[in-house]
Amino acid sequence: MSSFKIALIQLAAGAQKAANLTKARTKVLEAARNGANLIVLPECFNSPYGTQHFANYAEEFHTTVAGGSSESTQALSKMAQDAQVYLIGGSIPERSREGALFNTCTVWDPQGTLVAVHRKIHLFDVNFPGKMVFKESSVLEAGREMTEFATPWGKVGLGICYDMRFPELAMVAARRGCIAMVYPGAFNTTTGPLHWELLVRARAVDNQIFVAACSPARDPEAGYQAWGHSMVVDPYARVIANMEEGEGMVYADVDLKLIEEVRKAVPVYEQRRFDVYPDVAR
Ligand SMILES: NC(=O)CC(=O)C(=O)O
Repeated sequence: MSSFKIALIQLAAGAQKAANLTKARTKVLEAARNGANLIVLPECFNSPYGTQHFANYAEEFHTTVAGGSSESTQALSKMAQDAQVYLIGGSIPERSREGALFNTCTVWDPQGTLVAVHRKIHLFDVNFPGKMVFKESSVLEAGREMTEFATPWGKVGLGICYDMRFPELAMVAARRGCIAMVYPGAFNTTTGPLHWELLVRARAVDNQIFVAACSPARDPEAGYQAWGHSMVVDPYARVIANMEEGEGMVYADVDLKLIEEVRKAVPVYEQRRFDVYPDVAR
């Protein structure tokens, strides 16, 4: 199968978890009716985003239980099954059995089975004096593993938001054969205009793969002002679908022939000089 349709759902999450889950379900079913095969929700789609919120919204779930074992994972499993799609469930605050908190993405197949779990590896600790300070590591633990999952179209790699800033993750995933990287991500009105599109396109051009980044919508009342601008970029680093900051959805046809085409035209995969920079060799 050489193409599929991806949908990014840009939602604003409010304080009510149940309402956030209902809204996500409505949009996932709508995207599926419109022909999407792989649907992506944003980072922290079931809760507001912020260090003060993670513990209140965190859920413990078992990664081996088909159908999900917590409120949000059960809802995600059912969404995927009812919509008959692959569903990348943005991220949710997770509490491990030992009590540690993680920012975690779950992925569901069309049978509603959990096929991947990615815990955000690089925590968002930044300091823009006078503008914004954020320290996810004050409450969250960092994930320790790269994550990819199989689809009928090829392997897809996962990262969450700040993970996008680390080219190594996408580079290794692409070298392992991933056709796309997907990042649920909540940049903000300080870092978004500076780096969001630049990073999405950079990960695509470096690796000659598709890259999709799915943001929460901006809620003017929220403590954290999400950047929005969810987008899909092709292996030439062309933006093939994008939106502004409000709630909505974008679709893109992912034509896998483009990967082969760009790799023939610009064969960097065969031209790398690991003899010159052995530090980054396989
Ligand atoms: N919220 C994040 O994890 C990352 C972010 O906003 C940024 O890198 O900028």
